[in-house]
Amino acid sequence: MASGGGSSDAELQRGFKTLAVTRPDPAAAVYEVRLNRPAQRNALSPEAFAEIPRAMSLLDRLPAARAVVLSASGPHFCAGIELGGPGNPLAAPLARGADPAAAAEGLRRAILDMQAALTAVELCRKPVIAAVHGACVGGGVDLVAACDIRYCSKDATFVLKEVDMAIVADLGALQRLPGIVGYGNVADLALTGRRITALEAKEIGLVSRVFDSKQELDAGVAKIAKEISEKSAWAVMGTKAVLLRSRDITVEQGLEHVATWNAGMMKSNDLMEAIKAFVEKRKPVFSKL
Ligand SMILES: CC/C=C\C=C\CC(=O)SCCNC(=O)CCNC(=O)[C@H](O)C(C)(C)COP(=O)(O)OP(=O)(O)OC[C@H]1O[C@@H](n2cnc3c(N)ncnc32)[C@H](O)[C@@H]1OP(=O)(O)O
Repeated sequence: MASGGGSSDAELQRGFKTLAVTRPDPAAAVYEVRLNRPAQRNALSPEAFAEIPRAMSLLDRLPAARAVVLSASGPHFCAGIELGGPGNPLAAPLARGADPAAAAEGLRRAILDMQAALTAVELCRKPVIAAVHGACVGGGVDLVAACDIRYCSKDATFVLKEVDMAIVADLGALQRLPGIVGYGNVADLALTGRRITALEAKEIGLVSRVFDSKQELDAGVAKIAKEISEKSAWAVMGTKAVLLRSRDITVEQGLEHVATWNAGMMKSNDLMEAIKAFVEKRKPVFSKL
C-alpha cells in the first residue's frame, strides 16, 4: 500500500474532540482510538458519530497502523447514544415535526448516517480490537459489535437497553451479534434489556477474553495488538476481509472468494519470507505497508 493520502500522526492528533487518536508505543505499529468524553461517560454525540468514521478512515490509509485498539477514558466504556438536549443525534430530525414525511425521512437519514459511522469500524481494513471496561450500554454495544475482537476487564457490563427506551436497537447489534453470540443470546439480551457481567459476556462469546483489571486489559490488549501488527499485513487484512465477506454469503461463495483472493495475494513477498524464515529457523521480517 502506498503511503495513501498523506495521513500523519500529527493529522491524527489534530481535530478530534470526542476521541484521542494516538500511537502509544512508537515501537509498535498499533494505534489507539480512545472514546474521550469521560464526564459524559463517552455518550455518543453527533460529533462522535462524525469523528469515529474519520478516525477509522485515516487509520485505514495510514501505513504505520497495522492494528487498532478501541478503548475509552474514565470509569466506563460508553453510555450509548447521547440522550437529552441538542446533543441527542436524533433531536434535530425529531424536531422536524410539521410534515410527518419530512420528519420520517430526516430520522431515516440520521439513523443511516449513524449506522455508517459504526460500519466504518468494519470498513477499516486493519483489525480493530475493542478493550471494554465498566459499562457498555446501547450504542456502545453496537460499536463493539462492529469490532473484530472484543476483550474486557472483569468490571465490564453490557446491556442492550434500547427496548427499555421504547425503541428497536438500530445501529448494528441486531444484525452483527447473531453471528457472534448466536440468535438466542441476542434475542435474550435485546428483548429483556438485562445487563450482563463480563463473565456472562465471555460465556456467550461476546468477548473472547476477560482480564482481571483495566490495567491488565490495557497491557494485555497492547501486547496482542503488537503481535498482530508484526504479522504479514497482507495476511491480516486479507483474513479480516475474507471473514467479513464470508459472513454475508454462502459457504460456496466464500470459498470461491478466498480462492480468488489468495490467487492474487499468494504472490506476496511475505509468503516467500515466511517460508525462508521457517527453513532458516528464524523469525520472519515482513514487508512494510
Ligand atoms: C432518541 C434516541 C433514543 C434512544 C437511543 C438508544 C440507543 C442507546 O444507546 S440506548 C442507551 C442509552 N443510554 C443509557 O441509558 C445510559 C445512561 N447512563 C447510565 O446508565 C450511567 O450514566 C452509566 C453509563 C452506567 C454511568 O453511571 P455513573 O458513573 O454513575 O455516571 P452518571 O452519574 O450516571 O453520569 C455521569 C454524567 O454523564 C451523563 N450521561 C450518562 N449517560 C449519558 C447519555 N447516554 N447521554 C447523555 N449524558 C449521559 C449523566 O447525565 C451525567 O451528567 P451530569 O451532567 O454529570 O449529571
